[in-house]
This record gives sequence, structure tokens and C-alpha cells, in this order.
Amino acid sequence: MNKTITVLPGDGIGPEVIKAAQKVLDTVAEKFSHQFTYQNAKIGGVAIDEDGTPLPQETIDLCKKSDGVLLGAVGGPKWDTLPGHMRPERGLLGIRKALELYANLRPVTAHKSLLDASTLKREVIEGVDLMIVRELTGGLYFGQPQERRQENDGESVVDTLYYKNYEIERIIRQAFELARLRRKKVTSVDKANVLESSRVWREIAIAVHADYPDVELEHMLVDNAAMQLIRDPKQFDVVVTENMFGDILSDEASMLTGSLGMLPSASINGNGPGLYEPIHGSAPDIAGKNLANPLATILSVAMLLRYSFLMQEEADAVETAVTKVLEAGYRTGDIAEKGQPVLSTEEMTEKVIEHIQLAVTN
Ligand SMILES: NC(=O)c1ccc[n+]([C@@H]2O[C@H](COP(=O)([O-])OP(=O)(O)OC[C@H]3O[C@@H](n4cnc5c(N)ncnc54)[C@H](O)[C@@H]3O)[C@@H](O)[C@H]2O)c1
Ligand SMILES: CC(C)[C@H](C(=O)O)[C@@H](O)C(=O)O
Ligand SMILES: [Mg+2]
Repeated sequence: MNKTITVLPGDGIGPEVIKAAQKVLDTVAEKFSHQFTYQNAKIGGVAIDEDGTPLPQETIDLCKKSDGVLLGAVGGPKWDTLPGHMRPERGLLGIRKALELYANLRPVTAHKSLLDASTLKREVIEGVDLMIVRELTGGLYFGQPQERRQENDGESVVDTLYYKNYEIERIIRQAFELARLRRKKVTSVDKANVLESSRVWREIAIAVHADYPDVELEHMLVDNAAMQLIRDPKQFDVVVTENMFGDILSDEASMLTGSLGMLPSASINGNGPGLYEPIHGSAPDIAGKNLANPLATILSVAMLLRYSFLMQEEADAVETAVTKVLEAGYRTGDIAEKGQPVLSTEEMTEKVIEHIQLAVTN
């Protein structure tokens, strides 16, 4: 099959993990006789530096004209003092909005061979397999007004948690659809004891549940959910939640897998190109050193193959290669235990590629 992929390396470790992901895609193309055409575009800090904006129109146009988008990460200290609308992160929010990617899927899988890489007890994380469904184009991130104000009695500031009811309904529906393919349980996470938006979220969850009687629905307050994720993560199957709650809970959940560098994501809406990216950021502390764990981005490639290209066998090959590499004891610094040799980003990528090649040849 011929597919066009828009590649947005971004900043910091973004270009390093994207290089790894593209090598994996090249291997998949070769082994399964596909043709992947890449079109590179700018986003984030690099786009600010070169074009004066975190999201050039050309980038949006290229993304819209492709079959899938692969993104590294944006941001870094160089741009931290810019005003909000000029920051690299605005480019990321902008492309999610421009492509209407309201459903952000963040699978959290505890690999058997990484159980001791986590600071949590083995018996707590063994078998963890949950899916965070984060609403991605609304809520606190996008509600207006969002501004600093000069008022009679002093300065003030406002962010707004705003949803149209249909935006809540479609993300909850997405969660139920996914749960049907999994263990048939949805945990809807909100702050209904305080927020009006959460009370409506809960009402809509209950109403949508009527269409999915085969799926269990439970409601959980977000502070409790944060605690339960660490206390007993195996109670969760699909977790659906507001944009910012999902952002925070997914970084927390990454610790069940051993590292932030292990969590991939897919941002989709059922139409048009999806966007695939690791959940981590540009990691300025390790950028440019060939130290970053590329597996979150490589696993995002597997999600691209599975969700946007419907290439199940190819996606399985990538995921299996990652599992085998971990089983064989290969580690980047973030997942290495004491005494284990540490591989560079490039060496880890080569190991994954070797395993894909072996599996497909055999
Ligand atoms: N999707 C994105 O583009 C995205 C996501 C989160 C943060 N950011 C941006 O990234 C910048 C840095 O943010 P931060 O430091 O809070 O978060 P971060 O995710 O960049 O890093 C947090 C910690 O995790 C480590 N880490 C992250 N990814 C890793 C990997 N693949 N391998 C090994 N270690 C890894 C980092 O070294 C750091 O210690 C900020 O500008 C932020 O806005 C971007
Ligand atoms: C960089 C930032 C805007 C982004 C978010 O909050 O969505 C990141 O933290 C993520 O999780 O993808
Ligand atoms: Mg985040």
C-alpha cells in the first residue's frame, strides 16, 4: 500500500525519537512491501525560530493532505518566556484542533520484563493493561476567555473550562466503543463534587450508557482516580476524562510501565488523518545526547499502522519486536536497573529493527 505520512519532529528529543520511528517505518515498508512517503514540516520552537509562528499554515495543509501524522515533541527553555499565544505548545494544541482530533488514546501496558524497572510493587503492576481516553480539543485548554486582566481592585487572570454537550457525548461514546473491544468497563473520571462541567459530564455519561448495556460504567472523582491508579491500577479498563485531567493522569500512569518514555498515543476522530505521538515532552535535560528512549514513539508508529492504515499484522510486528527487545534485556537509561548496560537511542532502535526483520523473515 502507498501511504503519505507528515512528519513533525519538533524540538528537543523530538528529532531523535522521530528518526528512530522513521527507521522502523522504513523496515515495515521493506518487509511488508508498502511504500511510505514522508513529508517533513515544522511545528513548535523550530517553527517559531524559522517562520515566526509555532504552527505555519503550510504544516496544517500538509497534515490535512496526508494519511497520518507522526509527531516528536515541542517546547523547551529557549521559548519559555514567550507570551502564551506564541509558545511552541500552542502549535501542538493548534494542530490537534485544526484536525479536530478530539479523542486521544493513551494505552498503558506494563511489560512483564519491566516490572522491576518501576518503583511500584510487582504485584500491583503485573498485568496492567488500561486505556486512557482523553478529550483533546476542548475543556480547560481551549475554553475562552483565557486572559490576564486589569481590574479596579488589582490584576486578575482567568482560564475557562468550557464544553459543548456534544463534545462530551462523542468522547464518552468513543470510550464505550473501545471498552466493547476490551474488558467492557468504563471509568468516567470527573470532579462532579465541585465543577458544573463535571456534573453535566456525569449526566451525559449516564445517558450514553443506555446505548451500551453490555458495558459497565462507574464514576470516579479525579483525586481518588489519581490515588487508585497507584493503589490498584488493575481495576481499570477504559478511563475517560476531560482534557487536563487526562494529561495529568496519563503522565502518572506512565510510571506503571516504568517510564514516561514508554507511553505512545493516538489522536483520532474517525475521519481524516490521525496524529501519533509519544506522551512525553522534549526532555531538554537529555536532548541531543542520544539518550532518549525511542520506544514510546516506536509504539506510536504501531498505533499509526493499526488505527490509520488498518495494518494489523504490521502493527503486531512492531509491538512484538518491542516486547522481545525488552525480554532480551536491552534498556535505555530511563528503564535500566542497576548493573544493566544502557543503550543509546540509536542502539535501541537498531535492536527493534533487528527483531522486526527476524520475525518477518522467519
Ligand atoms: N507532546 C509534547 O510535545 C509535550 C509533552 C509534554 C511536555 N512538552 C514540553 O516539553 C518541555 C519539557 O517538559 P517537561 O520536562 O515537563 O516534560 P518531559 O516529558 O519533556 O520530561 C519529563 C522527564 O521525563 C524524561 N523523559 C521524557 N521523555 C523521555 C524519553 N523518551 N526517554 C527518557 N526520558 C524521558 C525527561 O528527561 C525528564 O526528566 C516543555 O516545554 C513542555 O511544554 C511537550
Ligand atoms: C505540551 C502540552 C501542550 C501537551 C498537553 O498538555 O496536551 C503535553 O503535555 C501532552 O501530554 O501531550
Ligand atoms: Mg502531557
